[in-house]
Amino acid sequence: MSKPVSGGFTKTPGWLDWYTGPSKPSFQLPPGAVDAHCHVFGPGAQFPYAPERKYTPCDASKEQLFALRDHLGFARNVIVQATCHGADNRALVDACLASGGRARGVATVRRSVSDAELQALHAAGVRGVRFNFVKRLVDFTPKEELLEIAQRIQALGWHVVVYFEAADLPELWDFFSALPTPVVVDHMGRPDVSQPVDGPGFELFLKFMRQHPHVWCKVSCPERLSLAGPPALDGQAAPYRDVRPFARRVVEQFPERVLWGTDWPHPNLKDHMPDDGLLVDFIAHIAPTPELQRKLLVDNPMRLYWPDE
Ligand SMILES: O=C(O)/C=C(\CC(=O)C(=O)O)C(=O)O
Repeated sequence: MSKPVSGGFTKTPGWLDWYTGPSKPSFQLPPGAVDAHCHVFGPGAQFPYAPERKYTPCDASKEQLFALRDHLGFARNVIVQATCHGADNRALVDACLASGGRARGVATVRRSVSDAELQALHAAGVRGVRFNFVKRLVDFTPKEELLEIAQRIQALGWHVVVYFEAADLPELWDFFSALPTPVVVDHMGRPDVSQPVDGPGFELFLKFMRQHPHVWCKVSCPERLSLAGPPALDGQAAPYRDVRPFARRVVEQFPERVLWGTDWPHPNLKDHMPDDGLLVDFIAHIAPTPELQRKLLVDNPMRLYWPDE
């Protein structure tokens, strides 16, 4: 049965609901592991979806996120503002506050945000802002506005999370280079995994990371990037083989600057919805040693989101 969307909203046709009843991962997460990319959606009746959104998801509440965290064996979450909530961070803030310190947030703010609002976000656990450049998800925001926001949040010790398509990296390169904070790239900058891992496309991204020590990378979302599958469903325990070499290369070359997240509840997927337990099993293939796993899942996210613990 289709999952609900409350508050009188209608879910975008064709987009799948998140997977109910995920398996227990066979990969053993290290103690203190952080799911560093996930979302909460609504519920729409309590936290309405933004008028400017490009899609309407099914509801995915904080209680459901925390249940998944416990089921998979994560200790903490980093909840990232998705575009369906625009710059209204209330659902995100509510989830962070309810987490008892076990969730941090990455918000979306406009240039008009006040200092008091930024302070309130910080008190709730927000430690970054997200700039989204994926054209199917957002309307264009001028770069000088984004730079102004970055300069203001720098004072709070926050960072900038960026989401873009690989083809847009050359145009965004100078802007990212000039950002005064750490820059965290979502989903490896969305490489075309039909191309060789040592081909010019991905090499450009690796060069970008090599040249910019302030750039971090989420080696996340194989389910979005994979062209070959098989999907993490129905007990298929070795999913997304075509994405593995890309993620593994980033983990091995930049072990101190990588993060991993489930991306639950996986907005905008039409093809299949992964079993999050099997998605966790993917980690063993991209971070093959206990040391790499500890950096990816514990040390790095703790340094960025809970530096005092
Ligand atoms: O969940 C993600 O990270 C990826 C998304 C959605 C998104 O980023 C958003 O709506 O803000 C996507 O590729 O559609």
